[in-house]
Amino acid sequence: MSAGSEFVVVANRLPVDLETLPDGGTRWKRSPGGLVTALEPILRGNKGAWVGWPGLPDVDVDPIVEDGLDLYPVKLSAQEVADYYEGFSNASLWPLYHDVIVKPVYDRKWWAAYVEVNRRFADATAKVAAQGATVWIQDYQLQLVPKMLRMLRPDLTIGFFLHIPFPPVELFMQMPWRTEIVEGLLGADLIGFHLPGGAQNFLYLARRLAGQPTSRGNVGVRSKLGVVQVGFRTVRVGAFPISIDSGQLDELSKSKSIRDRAKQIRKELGNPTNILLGVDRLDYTKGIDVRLNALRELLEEDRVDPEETVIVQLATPSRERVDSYVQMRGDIEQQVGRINGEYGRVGHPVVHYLHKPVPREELLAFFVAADLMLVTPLRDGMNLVAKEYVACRSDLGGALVLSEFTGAAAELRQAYLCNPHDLDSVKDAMIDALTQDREAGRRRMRALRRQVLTHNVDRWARSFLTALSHGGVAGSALMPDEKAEDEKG
Ligand SMILES: Nc1nc2c(ncn2[C@@H]2O[C@H](COP(=O)(O)OP(=O)(O)O)[C@@H](O)[C@H]2O)c(=O)[nH]1
Ligand SMILES: O=P(O)(O)OC[C@H]1O[C@H](O[C@H]2O[C@H](CO)[C@@H](O)[C@H](O)[C@H]2O)[C@H](O)[C@@H](O)[C@@H]1O
Repeated sequence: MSAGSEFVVVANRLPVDLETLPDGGTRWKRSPGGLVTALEPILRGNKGAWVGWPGLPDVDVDPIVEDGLDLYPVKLSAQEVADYYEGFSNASLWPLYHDVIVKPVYDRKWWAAYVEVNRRFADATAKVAAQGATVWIQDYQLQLVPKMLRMLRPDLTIGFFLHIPFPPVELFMQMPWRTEIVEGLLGADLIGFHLPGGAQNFLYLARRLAGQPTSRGNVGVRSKLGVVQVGFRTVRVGAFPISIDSGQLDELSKSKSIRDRAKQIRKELGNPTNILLGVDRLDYTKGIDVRLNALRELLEEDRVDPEETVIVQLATPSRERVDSYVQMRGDIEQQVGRINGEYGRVGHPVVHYLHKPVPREELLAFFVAADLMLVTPLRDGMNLVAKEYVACRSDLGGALVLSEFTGAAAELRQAYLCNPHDLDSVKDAMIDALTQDREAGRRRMRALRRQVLTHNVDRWARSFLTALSHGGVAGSALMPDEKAEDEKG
């Protein structure tokens, strides 16, 4: 092996999935989800390495060098996928960190697998990172890796970013292994969250559970970092809202092929006045049920005309062996059937529902075609779909209904914001958006686009990595180039 990689991303998934073909062979396929969408271009630009799981159990895959991006697969057994990924990550941590929308399950066997797999990721990373390299660990599946890796390789600069919300103390205290998790994260030099609220929650828990002194002032956005003193080490804590490659989406969505496909989609849907759109992993946090209920009530109340309105719900399959996901799929498909049964006609359903991923270009054409984008999660770390829709609307058309409980709502203030726990609020936001004055709608979209186009994924990564490389700054750090922005609020 060479001297190792100078920049290493560590994430549960590799940016490609190994998938089994009907003939028993395997092939690489792009992984779903916002994390991959966000990080891949940055890594390729930096000739980095990525340590992650290839997406299938029990497969031995050699490291891959692909377009200047080295991929180091971490092998997981079928039992580990069940216990570490489906179990502890997605049936304990995921619901706990998303406001216990479903009840988290705590299982000692799952925790043991989580510790074991985190150790394997730490070992793999320690082997590929060059002396003094920068390592950026991603997300809730790997919260113990910062401490484990620091013990193996004290020479490394270690960053950690959490892509999902970090919960309030009252909820986090449920976690039987709460102190281990906080101490695991404190192995990093910089811990990033999407929002200042998550950073504040963490600072409080670092004091309470790990007994470490912390700063007490407010954390800002890309500025005013919080500080935890861990012995002689200073761990910094900040808010770095993630974004998308907005310039690229803006360009792509203007292409003739996507514009044409958008027109064709409208025609295929029967040229309705209003195309409503939802795009999500099929996850109970996303509030797919909320928007379907809101639409059903609006149809019931004659506030929406089924002859003029269709909704397209693209639902990517996700975590299909976790109980709560199986149950939710059944519930949503029942809702779809009920709306179509009551308000559709033969050859003219109101809800067009797909439970499969669609190709990227097709997705962009749907964004361009949709008059109303419905993003209604009960809780979401960021929600990149909301930003993607805005980036695709260079025509200044369309409108975005956005849940206040997404990270994106902190930035996309000109969306039609709603409370997904209050169905009337969702219905009113939908009606306001559907009946908006054309000029007012264009003004809103222009403002949304200004935000999304000036805050892209590159800026996210740069702001995090700049803060990470400014290690050793004692006390609350304020990065000079972000100071003015922070003061504007
Ligand atoms: N190509 C494709 N991308 C999808 C599909 N469904 C969702 N995505 C992408 O997956 C990402 C979802 O990110 P986000 O909204 O932050 O939610 P997350 O699923 O919780 O990470 C976005 O980049 C979407 O465009 C699909 O059917 N096809
Ligand atoms: O890997 P999966 O279990 O298939 O799940 C896909 C990803 O979902 C989560 O995405 C989060 O990250 C997005 C980007 O920061 C953010 O916009 C969204 O709100 C989050 O839900 C998860 O955090 C990733 O680790 C998963 O890979």
